[in-house]
Formats: sequence, structure tokens, C-alpha cells
Amino acid sequence: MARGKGRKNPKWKNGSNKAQGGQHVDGERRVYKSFSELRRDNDSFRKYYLAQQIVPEAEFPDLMESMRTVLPTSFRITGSREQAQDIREQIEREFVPFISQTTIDGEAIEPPHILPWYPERFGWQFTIPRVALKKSPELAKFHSFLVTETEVGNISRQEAVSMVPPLLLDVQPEHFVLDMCAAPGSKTAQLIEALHKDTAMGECPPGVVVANDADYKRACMLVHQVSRLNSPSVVVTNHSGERFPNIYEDGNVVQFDRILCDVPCSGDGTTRKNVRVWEKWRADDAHSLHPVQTKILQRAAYLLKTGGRLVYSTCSLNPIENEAVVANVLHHFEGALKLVDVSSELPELKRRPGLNTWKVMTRDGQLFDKFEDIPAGEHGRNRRKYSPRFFPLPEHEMEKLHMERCLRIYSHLQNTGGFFVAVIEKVKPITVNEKRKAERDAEAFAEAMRRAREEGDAQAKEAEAGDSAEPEPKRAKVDETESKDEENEETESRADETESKDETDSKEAGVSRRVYLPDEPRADPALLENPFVFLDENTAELQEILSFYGIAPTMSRRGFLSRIEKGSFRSVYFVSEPVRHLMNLAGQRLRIVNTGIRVFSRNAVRDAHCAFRLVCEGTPQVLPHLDQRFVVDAGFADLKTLLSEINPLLNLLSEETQKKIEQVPVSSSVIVRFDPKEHQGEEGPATRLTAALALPCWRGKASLSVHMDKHQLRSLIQRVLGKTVDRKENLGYKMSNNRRSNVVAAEAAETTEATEDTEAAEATETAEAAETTE
Ligand SMILES: C[S@@+](CC[C@H](N)C(=O)[O-])C[C@H]1O[C@@H](n2cnc3c(N)ncnc32)[C@H](O)[C@@H]1O
Repeated sequence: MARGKGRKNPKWKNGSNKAQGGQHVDGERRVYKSFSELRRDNDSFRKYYLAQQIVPEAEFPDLMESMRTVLPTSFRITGSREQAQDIREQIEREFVPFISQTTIDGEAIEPPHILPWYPERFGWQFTIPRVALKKSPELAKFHSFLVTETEVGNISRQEAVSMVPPLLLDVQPEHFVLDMCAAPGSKTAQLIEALHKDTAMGECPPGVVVANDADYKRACMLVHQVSRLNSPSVVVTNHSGERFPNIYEDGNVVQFDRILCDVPCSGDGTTRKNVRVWEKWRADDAHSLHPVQTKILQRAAYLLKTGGRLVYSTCSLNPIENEAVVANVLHHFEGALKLVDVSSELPELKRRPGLNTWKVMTRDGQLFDKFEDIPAGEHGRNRRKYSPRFFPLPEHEMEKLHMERCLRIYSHLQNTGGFFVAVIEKVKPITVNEKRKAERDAEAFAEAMRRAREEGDAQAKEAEAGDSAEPEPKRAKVDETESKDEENEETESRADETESKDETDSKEAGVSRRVYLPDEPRADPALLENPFVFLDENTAELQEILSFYGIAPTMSRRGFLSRIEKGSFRSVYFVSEPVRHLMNLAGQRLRIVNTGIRVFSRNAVRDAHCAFRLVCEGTPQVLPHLDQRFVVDAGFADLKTLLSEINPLLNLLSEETQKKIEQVPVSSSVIVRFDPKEHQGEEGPATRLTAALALPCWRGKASLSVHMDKHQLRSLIQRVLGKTVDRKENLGYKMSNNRRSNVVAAEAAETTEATEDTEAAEATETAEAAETTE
């Protein structure tokens, strides 16, 4: 069939399928609506939250209005402190003044501004519409800067309120931290940065971050995010949070100093970003999430050290996902946990207190203060979908908990999304019995909800058929299960049970479709990848690397590991001693998706003296321990040559640099260092740099090439040479035509992480071949 001119797919009626906002069934026809056409309101939502009195009634219209507007863009400046300062300086000196003077169609543009509550002016926000950013030539440089620095991980686009939970977790370098529901990992990145805040290059902090997610694919996204931070102190795992396994040391369960529970939620605080929340919102989304949220928090409470801090957070405003979960868990552990008063932390962050009372909305839109007020209905059917746990505890119990210490952040307070945060401290140990009771409690509840759903359906059918037998009320069933369980006290944690049951449970909890669900039952994904194995110092390959590159004993020999396949391995990773210790304790119990920094990779250059080359991401870790022969200090002119030319011939570099390079064996890695502090007063980079740069390079027979991926190169070119490099350009390199293909090959190799080892080496070989033919 001819592609009919003028026959437009309804998706494209706004000129672009990106404008597609949602589809609605209108009779038999699907009608596509753009985001701008979607109704940003929901009567049920309005009625529910007005009744909850989350803000004074007079303020409610402001809240609703702000929830309909487009969310400003916010970002964090990340990475090492010195480098982050350079990036911040560039924004403050270059972009803010420039954008302040920019007008579009006669209208002034508001420049980016700091988030006043974010430490060290590293949190930023701006309201420039995306279209203006992309289309306006005046703003193109800022846009390109944002894109490039985000790609390399110097900037992390993150919703402003989502930056709050890690800040309140107060992670210190010595802490043992667990991020229970970590993917895609923006908060994990903050935790890792906090862990590394006092760590010098090449050293390891004493603490560890375990970043966990129940969804294997999302855990892999986490690996990508985490790998940009080059930390040897992170382990990415794949477990259901509520069943995170016990790891034992000397017979005791290993506990964490800090735990983040950023649990799956209905996300109704994100209407400014996810417009479809308006049309899909239902009060009972929260009902189906409450059980799994409770279980995750209970498990976290058990795994927390006494004296440790835990943060529970959601991007939902619903008290059933927030206060009801926190109150039930606090109440359950009978004084072992308490809410921390954080009113003096992040003082500039506007927040509202947690709720002491709230209502539950039934499917037919009625609101109830107490479970008992819900009319039982025929066969108790009306109550079956609700639980007493959705409701506040009795007033005198609620008073003891200080729910006002929770943080409710609303969009109209400081132009952000909505968020809920509770900071909890463990003030006394939780005994196994208490912990088991809590687990049973939550499990029995989830089970009762499931049964109630099933029975509700069955009863409805039976009722239709005239059967009038009275079923047990739901609450009685929950208690019955509890008491039965108590008789059969088990000592082993259920966290050790099989993963397939976890997944069934999550599904039984009836998690709504807007929430990230663990994958469908699957083969153990850990089996898809080879497990990590620590390399003995005497392993031939490791010996070869250590002696060739002259790695000093200051780099622990105990931290090298690999994924061995058929007796061979391609890459060498490095982890800190505390990570090694944890992995040894955990054995097979932890399903580890990834860990450590890749430091060396097998190269395919045949005549190389060493079979392994240095990997870009491992450079900061290895550099301080590397034989000085492989480290060449260069001036700005050489740096400029390396960033402007592909595989520049050695004779294009300064004589001093040439002499140093000639000391390095042909076909090996070499690091070129540029320390701006040592070259003050000389011609320098376009942007004022304070952090030293270390460029991993490859020493060919007659040339030197930078071995970085194209995103990192683009970022460096922009910062050092002040050139805006179009993403489609070949990095703005000056090069002869016969070398252009090499760049393409090198780029392809360096950007595809999974295949980097072979391809980069091949690119190097190609480059070298080209070099010899010239
Ligand atoms: C709100 S998101 C977390 C966002 C993340 N903390 C961040 O800042 O990027 C919730 C995450 O919980 C995961 N998840 C869902 N059910 C879970 C469970 N039972 N245990 C652990 N993680 C779970 C989802 O896969 C999802 O990645």
C-alpha cells in the first residue's frame, strides 16, 4: 500500500509522535491525546486529598494549581569534589550571566539558580522550556554543556525533592549502607558520593554501599549509573528488599549503619512530570502497595544497626503509603524505632509535618475514619478490600510516635514535585521474635488480602447462586494466621527463602501497573553472568600486570577480581577491602549483579609487552600506584594537541613530552596528566580548571592517542578547548580522511561498554596500522 500523502497516523497529529500523551478508548476508536490536551485534574483525587487536609483548605487550590504546571529541570553536580567545583564555576561564571542577558522573542529568560537547601551549591534548577533550550542558538551552548556533562556523569539530572532522602540519611565514609530499592540509581549516586567525600584519589573509603533492586533489568541500569562514579566500594545486588538475605559474621547477622528505603509507590506526587497520573489515579493503588512497602520497611528495620539511621521515602502524597506504613512499623517494634526530628537539618527546605489522622476511601468514593465504620455489607464483602492497617492507630498510640517529624514536601512550597520522607533511628535491638512477628504480620496481611480478593469473587458468585453461608471476617483471618504462626516459631529468616516466592508475593500484593514490578519468574539471572572470583596475587596474568606497570604495594593485592569463563578472563576489577570482606561473608547468599571498578582489560595488540591495558574508568584508582614511567606530565599545548588530533604523531608534541613518551614501551598504556595549578600564567584552558586531568592514552609506535569514550572526550574538549561539539560530529577532530574511519572505529569501540575490550584494542590496532602506512 502506498504511503498515503496526507494520511497521518493519529499519533502524529501534533507533528511528532513525541507529543503523544495518552490513548483513550472513545467507543470503538482509539483517540490519542497530546500531553497538552490531557485533563490535569481528577475529581476523586481532589476529593480524597481535600478530605485528608494535607494542607489548610485555603491553600489547597494553590497546591492543585502547582501540581498541574510543568516541573522545572533540576540537576546535581556530581563526581569528585574538585571536579564538581570546576563544573559549578563554569555554570556560575559563564552560563548564569550569559542567560541573564538572553531574551527570546523579547522575553527575558530566567537563568539557572541554586537549590538553597542543597549543600555547597551543587544542586541547581531552571525553568527554561526544553523547546527554547533546543531551538535557541543563544541557549544551545548551555544545552550542549548539560547534555555532555550528563552523559559523562558530571551532572546528574534528578528531581529536586528526590535529592532530599540521601541528604537526610547522613552517610559518612565509614558507613555500611544499604539502598533497598535503588534503581535507576540517582539516590545511590548521592550515597556513593557521601561515602567518598574524604577519599583521596587511589584510596578506598572504609565503608560500603550495597545497591539493591528486585528487578534484574533495573539492577543493570543501576550498574550503568554506578559505574560512572568509579567506586571500588559498591556492590549491586538483585533481591526483593523484604527478603534481602541475612549475611552472617561470627554467627551474628551483619547489620547496616544506614538504610535507604525509597520504596515502589503510586507516584502521585509526580503529576508535574507524569501527566498521566491525573487520569489513572485511584485511591486503591495505595491499598495494594501498602503491604509490600510495610514488608520492605520491616526488613530494613531488622537489618539496621542499633543507633543506625534509616530513611523511608516515596514520591506519593498518600498517607496509606506513607504515615500508615511508618506508624504500623514503629508501633509493631514497640519502641525499638523512633522518628528523628530533622527540623534543623536542611533548614532552607520548606516542608510540612506528617499527618496524625487520615481517611480511607472505598471504591465507591466514600471516606472513612475507622475500619469499623465501613459497613460490613452482604457477607462482609464491603470491608474485604480494606485493612485496619490502612487507618491511623488509636489517638493515644499515634501521639507516642511523633508523626509530625515526617516531612511532607508539596509542589507549591518551592516549585518542586511532591515527596514524603521519614527519618527513623533504631534505639534498641529488635529481637528475632519481634522481627519474625513483624514479618508474619505483614505476610499474613498480604495473604489475607489475596484470599479476601479471591473469596470476594467466589462469594459474589455463590451469593448470586443463593448460597448464604457467612464467611469469616478478614481481620479475624489475619489474627488467626498470626497465632498459628506463633505456635510454630521458626528461627531461620524467611529472607533465605527462594526468590520465586518473592515474586509471587509481590504480585499477590497487587502492585498497580504504574509501579515497577519485579520481572516475571525467570531463571536465576546470576547464572547469566559468570560469578566474580578473587584473583590470587600469584595468578600469572595479575603478576604480569603488576610487574609491567610497576603497581606499588600501596594498591592492595587482595582487591583484584575477575569474571572467569573457561579458565580465562578479559577484565580485572578492583574492590575495596570492606567489599572483599562482605563478599567473602556472603558467599552464595548475595546475588551480585556487579561490583568494583574495571581497572585492566586484555588488549588484542599482538606485539604488546603486556597482555593488558589500563581502562579509562580505572585510571583514578590505579594512577597513584602506577610506576612514574607510565605517567607523563604535560603542558597545555600538548593537552590541546591530544584533544584536537586523532592519534597525533609524537613529533607534534613538545620535545619534553616526546622524551618522556619514548621511555614508555611501545604498545602500552600511558597516562598524560595536566595539573592547571602547575601551569598558571601560561596559556590555559578555555574554562578555569582547578582539578588536575589524567588522560589515559595508548602509546603507539609513532603516535599517542587518548583512550577515552566519546562522551568523556566531548566533555573535555568543551571544558578545555571551549568548543561546543555537536553530538553527531566526530568530536571536532582535525584529521585526514584516511584517519576518519579510525575515529569511527575507536568511538564505536569505546562507547559500547560490553564489547569495549576487544573493539578498543582492534581500534588501536587499526590506528597503529594506519600509522605505519603513513
Ligand atoms: C521509586 S523506585 C526507586 C528509585 C531509586 N531509589 C532512585 O532514586 O533512582 C522503586 C524501585 O523499587 C524496585 N522494587 C519494586 N519492588 C521491590 C521490592 N520488593 N524490593 C526491592 N526493590 C523493589 C523497583 O524495581 C524500582 O526500581
